[in-house]
Amino acid sequence: MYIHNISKENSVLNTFISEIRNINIQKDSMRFRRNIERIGEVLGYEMSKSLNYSASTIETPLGNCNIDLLNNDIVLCSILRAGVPLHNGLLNYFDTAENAFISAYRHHKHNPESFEIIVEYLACPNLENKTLILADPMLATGQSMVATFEALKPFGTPKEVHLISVIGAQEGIDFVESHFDDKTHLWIAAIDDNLNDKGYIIPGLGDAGDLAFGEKLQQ
Ligand SMILES: O=P(O)(O)OC[C@H]1O[C@H](OP(=O)(O)OP(=O)(O)O)[C@H](O)[C@@H]1O
Ligand SMILES: O=c1cc[nH]c(=O)[nH]1
Ligand SMILES: [Mg+2]
Repeated sequence: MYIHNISKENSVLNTFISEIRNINIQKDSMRFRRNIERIGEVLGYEMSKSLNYSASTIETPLGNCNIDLLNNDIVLCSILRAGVPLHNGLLNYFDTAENAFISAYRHHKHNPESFEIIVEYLACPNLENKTLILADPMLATGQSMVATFEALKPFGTPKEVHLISVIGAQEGIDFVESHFDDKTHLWIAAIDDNLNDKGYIIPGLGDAGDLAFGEKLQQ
């Protein structure tokens, strides 16, 4: 897997990441969602450099201009719920992308430390030979990303797969790497060292879905 850790190089992206992590600033849910969206825009821009382009000629009022334009059939798939603002950020840049949505949540069967991933809602176009972008802001254990990709398999084999995430734990990235093809790309804004015993990224930012949309009752 090709891992592109975008915050390795200093940029304004650091400001957006610091704000979603900051215990005070993150309480403003509108700002939290907008920051996740802005990070989606930055990661989408970085990812766009690796896509296919073909020559095109544009007529301006004063002449013709040659320019290479994106030539990919993109399907943008995000994992509900925290994936929604990240999805919006990516869609801001990939105007003609088709879209897929899938739900994945942690079901705590016996105790807070043990859970399984339940995939329920799934709406997806044909993926055959398309460029699949699979987006989820938090890559903790990596189980949601892997379970989601499994559930998408009946919809066709993508030509290429790009995973987009905001914060990942190294353990989860290793898990994902062992389940995806070597040619898969991961575009990620920050990588943290640890997971706690509840599967939360440390230092991370807390619960991304709750910060974006409010607390939910445990099922
Ligand atoms: O890598 P994993 O260990 O699978 O964890 C990551 C998942 O956890 C979060 O969703 P959550 O289950 O909190 O649902 P939510 O988006 O509805 O809050 C996040 O958006 C991922 O989907
Ligand atoms: O740290 C984490 C792990 C899973 N989901 C989150 O929202 N945060
Ligand atoms: Mg989720």
